[in-house]
Amino acid sequence: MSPSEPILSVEGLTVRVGTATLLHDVSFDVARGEMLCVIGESGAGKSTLLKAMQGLMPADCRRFRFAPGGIDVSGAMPDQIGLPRTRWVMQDPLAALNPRQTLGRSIAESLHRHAMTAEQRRAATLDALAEAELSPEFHDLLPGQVSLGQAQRACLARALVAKLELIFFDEPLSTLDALVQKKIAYRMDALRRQSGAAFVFVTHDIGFAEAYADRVLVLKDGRVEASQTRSAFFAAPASAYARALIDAAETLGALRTQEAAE
Ligand SMILES: Nc1ncnc2c1ncn2[C@@H]1O[C@H](COP(=O)(O)OP(=O)(O)OP(=O)(O)O)[C@@H](O)[C@H]1O
Repeated sequence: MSPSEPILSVEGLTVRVGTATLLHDVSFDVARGEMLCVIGESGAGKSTLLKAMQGLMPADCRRFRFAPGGIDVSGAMPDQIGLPRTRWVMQDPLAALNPRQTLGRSIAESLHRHAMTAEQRRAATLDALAEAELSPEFHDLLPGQVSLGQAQRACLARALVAKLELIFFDEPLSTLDALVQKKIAYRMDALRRQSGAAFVFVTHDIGFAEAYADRVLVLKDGRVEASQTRSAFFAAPASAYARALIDAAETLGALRTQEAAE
């Protein structure tokens, strides 16, 4: 794969459970280093798409190409082990972290494939905490001893520390309050640019996509409604449904402003 080719290219992904088809012939590419936002209303198939990438759903795919540095698993859909050399940041950080393990230990585990001394591992873990704007004291705290926002920052540090090229996010900001959401979103974007990793980011938040996406993939009833660059999507969405999603977000924003004024 040349550097200009996508890190992940999925063509014709279909997921069936019993007689139900949850994803119909879904295709998308993720370019190296880009932020792909996957949006759509509840039940559209966003989590199913991520689960298929984790090997947790029975999926058929016409063409599947994934080739992060040094390995090439093109042709093989993820099995139960999931895509190698990727990381995941989930919605609920407390469910994602081992409650009996310090944040430092959870982050260090992400380095298990790296040949490092204990000191090097600790230094890399402290660097990752600092990148996620957590001070060294967080190294020895348990998930139950920190706020939700701090726990999600630790998950972000854990995903980034291994310096991999593709990270999946499943609504990682949705359990956090608005101010913390904003801060973490900004930090995440800065870290993405710095690390060069590509992010596949499932979100309900059109404002997030408008601020940070390079490309937008809209799903509806398990089908692709739009797959566009951010600027094309917001200037001329590919379908009436995609337009309605943007308009609904604007209406909600206006409602919020109106409420604040009252
Ligand atoms: N294991 C399953 N078996 C059968 N149907 C399923 C299964 N998992 C999900 N579904 C159905 O597939 C559809 C898509 O669900 P999915 O969770 O992917 O939506 P989503 O876009 O992530 O929604 P949300 O934003 O609410 O998380 C829904 O109608 C859901 O009920």
